[in-house]
Amino acid sequence: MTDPVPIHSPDRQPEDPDAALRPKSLREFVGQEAARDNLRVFIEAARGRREAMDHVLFFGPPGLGKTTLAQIVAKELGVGFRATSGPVIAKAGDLAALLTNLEPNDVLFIDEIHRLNPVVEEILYPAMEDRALDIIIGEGPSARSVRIDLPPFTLVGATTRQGLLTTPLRDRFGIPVRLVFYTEDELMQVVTRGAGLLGLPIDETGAREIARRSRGTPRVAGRLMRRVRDFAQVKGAATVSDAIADEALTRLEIDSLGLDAMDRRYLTMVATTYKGGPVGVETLAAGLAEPRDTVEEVIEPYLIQLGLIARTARGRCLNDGGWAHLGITPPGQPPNDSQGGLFEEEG
Ligand SMILES: Nc1ncnc2c1ncn2[C@@H]1O[C@H](COP(=O)(O)OP(=O)(O)OP(=O)(O)O)[C@@H](O)[C@H]1O
Ligand SMILES: [Mg+2]
Repeated sequence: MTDPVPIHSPDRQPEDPDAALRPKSLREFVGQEAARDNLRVFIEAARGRREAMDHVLFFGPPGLGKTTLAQIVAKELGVGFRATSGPVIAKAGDLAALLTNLEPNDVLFIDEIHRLNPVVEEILYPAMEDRALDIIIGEGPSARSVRIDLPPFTLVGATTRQGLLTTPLRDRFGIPVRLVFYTEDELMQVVTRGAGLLGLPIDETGAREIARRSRGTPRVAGRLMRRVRDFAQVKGAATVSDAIADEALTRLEIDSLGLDAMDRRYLTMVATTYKGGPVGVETLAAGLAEPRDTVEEVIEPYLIQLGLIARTARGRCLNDGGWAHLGITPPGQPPNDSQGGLFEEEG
């Protein structure tokens, strides 16, 4: 069974029926408590004043709920929602058309905002700051600049790479919101809620098992839930228990920490080929035959979160937990039988 896209990748995939599981209100949205609490205040204040809310930037790894929150913000503000994405806005005129068509106080959502064309980004600055567009009309000697006033609006940007945003763009967002990986308990709520929506009978042990192995990411939880559902159906299991979930996830090569085959290839490469590092990200990306972006945005953040690897100035290093998870003794250390039980593979 070779799947063209790894089942466990938090990346958005075309067949992902994300929409079905998407929470529609802040109340339904699980986790990200700090972000939610802040947003609730800003939304209420803007509503009370009947003004556009300040511009918001959501940043964090894929699948944590940036798009979902953008939609919720518009909904809770009670305003219209227009969505586009950085690479789609090719020319200044495209952005001008989007902005001039907004209703007052609408939300304009720009996904992958770090991929905006610099020319487009330049005209976004005055739009965000002064609600005005400066557009050049015509060419050559007859060219002239006109200023168009815009309706008040809220720009909601989303990015997996906050570091790639230019400083002037980043500074124009009044409300920067960092999304973090979800805890096991939060993911359990996500799984329980999702199972209800999918009509999947699941007990608490089953939900916990899926949550534990979802890489801290609701999108992954949703995807694993669907695969476990297929498995349970074929097996004729009435309810998903931890045993059913474990069997299904083990078949999908998702280990006890929720790492997939690619994560383990990464760890094994640092451990064996580079003796625990430090090794540069370019070298690792080449060795794994993955784009550097994928390594930095998708693979590494969760391994860092688990404390298995560290990013240092000289490159990536394997931490003790990484060695232990692989069940390999670091070079130069005596083999130690009494250690390593914590992350040992079952079975
Ligand atoms: N807090 C949450 N509770 C329940 N489900 C969630 C939550 N956050 C996200 N999801 C689900 O996870 C999936 C991915 O969420 P979303 O598309 O918002 O992620 P994203 O951060 O925009 O990812 P990307 O960076 O790839 O665009 C959706 O199916 C959504 O329903
Ligand atoms: Mg998104």
